[in-house]
Amino acid sequence: MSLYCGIACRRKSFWCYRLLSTYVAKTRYLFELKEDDDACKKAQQTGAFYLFHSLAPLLQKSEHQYLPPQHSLLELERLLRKFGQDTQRVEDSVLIGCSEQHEAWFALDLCLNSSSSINASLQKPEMETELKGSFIDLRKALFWLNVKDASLLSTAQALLRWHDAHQFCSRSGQPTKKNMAGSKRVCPSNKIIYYPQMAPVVITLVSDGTRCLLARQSSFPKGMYSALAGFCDIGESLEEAVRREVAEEVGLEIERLKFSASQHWPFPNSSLMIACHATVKPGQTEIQVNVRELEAAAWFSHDEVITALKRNDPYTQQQNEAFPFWVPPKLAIANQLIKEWVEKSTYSSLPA
Ligand SMILES: NC(=O)C1=CN([C@@H]2O[C@H](COP(=O)(O)OP(=O)(O)OC[C@H]3O[C@@H](n4cnc5c(N)ncnc54)[C@H](O)[C@@H]3O)[C@@H](O)[C@H]2O)C=CC1
Ligand SMILES: [Mg+2]
Repeated sequence: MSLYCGIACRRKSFWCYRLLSTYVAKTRYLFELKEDDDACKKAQQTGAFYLFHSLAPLLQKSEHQYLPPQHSLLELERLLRKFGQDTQRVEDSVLIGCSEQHEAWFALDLCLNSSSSINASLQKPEMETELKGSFIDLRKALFWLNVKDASLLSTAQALLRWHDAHQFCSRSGQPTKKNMAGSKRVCPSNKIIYYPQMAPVVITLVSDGTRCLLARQSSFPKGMYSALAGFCDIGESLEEAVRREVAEEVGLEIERLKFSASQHWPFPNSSLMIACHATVKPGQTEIQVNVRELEAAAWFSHDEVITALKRNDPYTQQQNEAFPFWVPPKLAIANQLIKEWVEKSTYSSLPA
């Protein structure tokens, strides 16, 4: 295809965006920015930046919702100077997406990777005042953000965290260098390329036909129960991982399994959550909790689950001494699994 895009965008390009559907043009544009440092640097000039501090996104409260503000490159450079940081820090930013009009979106953490001699963490309150917002822990923010912003900020946090944790080559010990978009890091001495990684995790809502099985780890917020989750082991298929995790954590054997959906989950490191529904063998419902993994597990009725789904924002509710039974927020795939189970009433119709 032509090297120059021509009328549509008047810039050098790998292909003619005019001939592509909006979605395909967007994915091709992002691909180009990941591959071509110069194109990515150019995109920063007209792009928008989302700001983080120690992996907490900057949010502004407007009416009844929280929104992540966008900053232009010029605004960002002004802010960096004001915060005593080098404007070169823009190069620490990572590409996280773009609009349909090809406005590229980037994320920058004002505290991590800081080469400035000033301890940026000391400046957080001053930064928040200047930025007219607050840096809010992403786990909490997920209760208040819309789906689009939550997904964008989750990607941004995961990528920023990955870069922060992969500054050095594990073979040579030398500092690695990120490409402009942040889609990889390269060791200058041996040319090894490191790509951001996600760990596959299976999450399964087990049902006995009338009840569903939910569990909690001691690290969960008080009162919260979720579906059974676990990292896939090397060499396992998804089916084997689900079967093993359910047996390992609650001592039950699953009979039927049905894939539901998947989700990127940024906590504590990037995971690809693969969500399934499963049923147990008839009459074999006695839970044996593996206390090394779980604090508690129990069968819950439809009515109990419906009540739990209605409890919004337990971070506010927990001020009233007792912690009622609640489930992960609507943006977590566990919530989606639980809702599906409630809506379908029973998964006895699962294929054998
Ligand atoms: N988005 C959602 O709806 C939900 C997401 N999750 C996520 O699922 C993930 C896995 O759930 P868990 O029950 O904690 O897993 P798990 O049942 O596999 O237990 C965690 C343990 O597995 C071991 N492990 C094996 N591979 C690991 C890896 N790649 N990274 C870290 N630990 C590894 C460690 O010893 C760790 O302590 C958690 O990170 C959690 O954030 C859990 C529930 C709901
Ligand atoms: Mg687990």
